[in-house]
Amino acid sequence: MLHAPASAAAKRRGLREALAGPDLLRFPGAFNPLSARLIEEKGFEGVYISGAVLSADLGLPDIGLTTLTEVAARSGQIARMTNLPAIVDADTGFGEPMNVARTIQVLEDAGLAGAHIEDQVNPKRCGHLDGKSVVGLGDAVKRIRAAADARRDPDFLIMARTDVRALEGLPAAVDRARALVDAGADAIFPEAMADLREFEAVASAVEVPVLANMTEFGKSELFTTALLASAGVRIVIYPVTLLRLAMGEAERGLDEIVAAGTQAGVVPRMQTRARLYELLDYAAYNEFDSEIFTYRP
Ligand SMILES: C[C@](O)(C(=O)O)[C@H](CC(=O)O)C(=O)O
Ligand SMILES: [Mg+2]
Repeated sequence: MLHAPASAAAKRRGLREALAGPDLLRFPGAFNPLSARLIEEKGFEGVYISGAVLSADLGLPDIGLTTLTEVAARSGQIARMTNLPAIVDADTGFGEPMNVARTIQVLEDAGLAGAHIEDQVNPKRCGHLDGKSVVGLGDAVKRIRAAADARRDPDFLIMARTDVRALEGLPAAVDRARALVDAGADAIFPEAMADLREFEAVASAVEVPVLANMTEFGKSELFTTALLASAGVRIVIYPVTLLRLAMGEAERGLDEIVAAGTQAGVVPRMQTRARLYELLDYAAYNEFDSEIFTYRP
């Protein structure tokens, strides 16, 4: 009730332990705190909080317009509603290395289990679009070193994302991944890999876990968890999947009202009131105060 019982420290520790184990960890992107509860209930290992979703939620494109305050507030709301570890997309870290340091501390305070910082130049863009630019290796390393030095909980996961593959090719991405690990990254997010072999090349080049971004309509094929695991990938994210599904249904529902003059035809596809209340743990609130739940179906 009110929040998930697991503490941030316990979630971070749990993530570290899971990463030390053999299994691939699956992190669907939660588009709000409620969807994080659904992800937990369905048995996933973690919750991802996407910058693309967070921007889209505000009606904005994913080009670095969101602020640290907005990202920390929303990701904190999501993290506190789940017992799963939540990893947030911290884009370029919101400024210079000192800003990156502050970003990490604010996200720690917000209860996140980890964050990724990327090497794009601002204004950044979706990693699967063309026309990106990245900062030089020296600046990318400074961001990660600042992030790693800033954290107070050693279990907070600092993930380095590199977007260099699309610009300079796989060997450059492998070299950069190695340098970012030396700078203190606990995990590597190689963005826009062309195929499974590329994931494999990065995973075998570094000692730390590698993440695969299975975003739809992007540059990477949508590989199964079995294939990703066989390539040595340790974490998979489905960053925008739930938002795309929900928005797809929202659009079809609105079309139905326009066409039929009622939403009755799409009611069978909806989450029911009872299921929503179950997910909210409405019953627990009722135990706290029996006057709250006055609805009878
Ligand atoms: C992972 C990502 O950074 C995100 O913000 O979710 C995006 C996803 C997307 O736009 O599809 C990305 O840059 O890949
Ligand atoms: Mg992003």
